[in-house]
Amino acid sequence: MKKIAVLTSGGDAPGMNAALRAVVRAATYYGMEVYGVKRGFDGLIQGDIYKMKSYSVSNIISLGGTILKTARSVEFHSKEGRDKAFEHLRSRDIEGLVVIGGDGTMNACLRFSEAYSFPVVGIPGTINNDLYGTDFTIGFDTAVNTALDAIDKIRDTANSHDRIFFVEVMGRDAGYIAIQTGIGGGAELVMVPETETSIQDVISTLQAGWDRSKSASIVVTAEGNAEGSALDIAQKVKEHINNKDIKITTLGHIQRGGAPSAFDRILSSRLGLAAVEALRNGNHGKMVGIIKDEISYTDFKTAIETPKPLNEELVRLVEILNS
Ligand SMILES: Nc1ncnc2c1ncn2[C@@H]1O[C@H](COP(=O)(O)OP(=O)(O)O)[C@@H](O)[C@H]1O
Ligand SMILES: O=P(O)(O)OC[C@H]1O[C@](O)(COP(=O)(O)O)[C@@H](O)[C@@H]1O
Repeated sequence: MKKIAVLTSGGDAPGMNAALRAVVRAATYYGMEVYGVKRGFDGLIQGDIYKMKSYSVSNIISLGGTILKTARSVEFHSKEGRDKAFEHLRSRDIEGLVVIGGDGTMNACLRFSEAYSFPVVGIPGTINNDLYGTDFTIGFDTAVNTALDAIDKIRDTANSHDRIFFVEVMGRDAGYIAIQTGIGGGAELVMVPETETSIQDVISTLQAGWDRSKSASIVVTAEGNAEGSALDIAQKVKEHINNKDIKITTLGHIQRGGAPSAFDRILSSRLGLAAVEALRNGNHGKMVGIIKDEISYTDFKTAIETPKPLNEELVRLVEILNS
């Protein structure tokens, strides 16, 4: 394989630049030409493709975001869009594609690689960590550390004022960020999309804490949990508790930005090299990952269709350690 292309897609995640750097450097090492595609699948559809050299990725290992930019492409959902994208690759004699993104992106890779018999390798890049086939996705560790830094600060003010804080972290369908942030931040309770926690459960947990003379409480809520946003939950709790000061913080997109952690830089570098080597070896139609510290390859269908349940031990840990 002499020419490959690389793009970032879906939500950005800290470490995507480190992965891009690894892809470009590894391909260059193996004597391949590398093309960068701007703005995810939108750029592929529009032919926004440029040649990258080793120096194109100088000094980006520590940068958050993605220098290629990313997009949630509506047009790639249509056959016309995907046809155009394929034509741009074909007309440039590009023989393989590396795509860095989350579960939606892996779904797109599956459809595209099957429809055009085109060699594609995926790299899991999402702060959500919700992809089967890898223990960790790029950006998750950094996002957890960012959220944890915020929780530590919130705890200071929560303690000073004897307040209850509901802190919302990202995770539309997955509670990984919430559970790890909750453990690391010593939260009283974590509310995740995967398990149901009723308002009565929230009140009972808070009450049990006050009965043990706790003065401040932090509840971490994942954005996709069944009781709604942190604001919704706080309002419902306020209907039952009127002798406590209740505050809400939504961390939002600060979790997606910033310099990647050491863990994410190393993960990204390993996955970038693995992706290029997979393409070279004809091991495509797969997402690369790391399981138990070993490089793994999971076909796109399995990666997107297999649920990645929360580690029950972590869920139990929150319950036991808040007591
Ligand atoms: N079923 C699909 N068919 C074609 N393209 C898809 C499909 N699902 C997702 N995509 C493309 O992948 C992009 C990224 O997916 P999205 O779910 O937005 O983010 P992520 O990859 O971070 O989960 C979408 O914006 C769309 O362009
Ligand atoms: O920034 P956007 O496009 O509004 O998306 C927000 C969503 O993106 C995420 O940060 C990451 O999700 P994806 O990696 O699946 O794109 C979610 O946790 C959040 O719900």
